[in-house]
Amino acid sequence: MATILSGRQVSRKIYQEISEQISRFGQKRPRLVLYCSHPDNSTQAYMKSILKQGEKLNIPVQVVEASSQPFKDIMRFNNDPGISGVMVMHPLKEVDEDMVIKSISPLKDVEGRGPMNLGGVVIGETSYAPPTAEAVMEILNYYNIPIKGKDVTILGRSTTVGKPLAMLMLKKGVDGTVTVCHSRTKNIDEKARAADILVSAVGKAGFVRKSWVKDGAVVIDVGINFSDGKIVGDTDFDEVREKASAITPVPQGVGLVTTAVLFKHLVESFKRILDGGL
Ligand SMILES: NC(=O)C1=CN([C@@H]2O[C@H](COP(=O)(O)OP(=O)(O)OC[C@H]3O[C@@H](n4cnc5c(N)ncnc54)[C@H](OP(=O)(O)O)[C@@H]3O)[C@@H](O)[C@H]2O)C=CC1
Ligand SMILES: Nc1nc(=O)c2c([nH]1)NC[C@@H]1CN(c3ccc(C(=O)N[C@@H](CCC(=O)O)C(=O)O)cc3)C=[N+]21
Repeated sequence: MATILSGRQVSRKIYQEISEQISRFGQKRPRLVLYCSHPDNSTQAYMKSILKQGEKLNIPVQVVEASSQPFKDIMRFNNDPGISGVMVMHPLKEVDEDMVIKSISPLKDVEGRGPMNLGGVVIGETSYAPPTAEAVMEILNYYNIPIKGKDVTILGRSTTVGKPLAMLMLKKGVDGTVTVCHSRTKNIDEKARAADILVSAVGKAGFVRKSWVKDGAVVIDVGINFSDGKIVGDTDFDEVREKASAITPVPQGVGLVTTAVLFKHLVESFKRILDGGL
């Protein structure tokens, strides 16, 4: 039976560090903008988590619906020194998401989705990596799960999860051997079964079943899906946990850590803008 890799303790550790930083800011606070257009269920759940956490940390979070002129919206955020972070909620329906992301100032791109920050992730330098990808690394690190020389299979190739996570796993010194799968991948079950560490970020409940998991594998479930009004991941949790050596739950798993990493980036951005001026 697998060990449950709860995200709770990992996120608590990150929030402690954030609180220490914030206590040095006096009355000053970073402000975060969540930019959205017709958010789906999982995006709404994330926004709710961020708003709740913002209240706990006494950090203002502002939800802005995309107007008919999205570039003007983003320029306004870029030029406002009171705003430390801009997050474009994915998927951004009816608006060209890639173009909008490119126009965020790299300093305020706390999700590391623009070309500057993503480029940094490819080179292997410290910059804002997408929080979900970073959260997966934080969890493995916290629970001392080795990656060096391991076969890692990632299901999903989005810019917020699969692709950047592949880069973080490949980084020299981390040294995973990575396979990234997507909707056109052939024999995906075989690729999943080959993994020592299997990460699923597809967005389909029950996608990863027991027969896809190697005995003793570590399973990281990034998926956030809704089934009968409840939040579930991509894995058939009760079945998979019999085969895996360790598994993240949903909820209380990667999602909690993602939110914590996002606030960590926001606080870093605030410090950079204070130090460097804008
Ligand atoms: N826990 C957390 O912190 C976070 C959770 N999420 C959740 O993770 C999931 C994925 O999110 P995100 O990456 O944004 O989603 P996207 O929809 O952007 O990407 C989904 C990926 O899954 C692939 N995929 C879809 N269907 C299949 C299939 N049948 N077989 C193989 N691959 C498939 C897609 O392939 P293709 O590219 O070919 O279309 C795509 O690469 C969602 O449930 C989301 O809510 C997301 C971010 C953070
Ligand atoms: N630009 C962008 N970046 C994202 O990272 C992103 C996104 N868009 N769009 C939607 C998906 C989904 N997602 C979630 C993350 C955490 C929880 C979360 O906090 N879940 C809690 C439970 C929350 C609850 O109980 O409501 C948990 O996992 O324990 C939910 C959903 C991020 N995503």
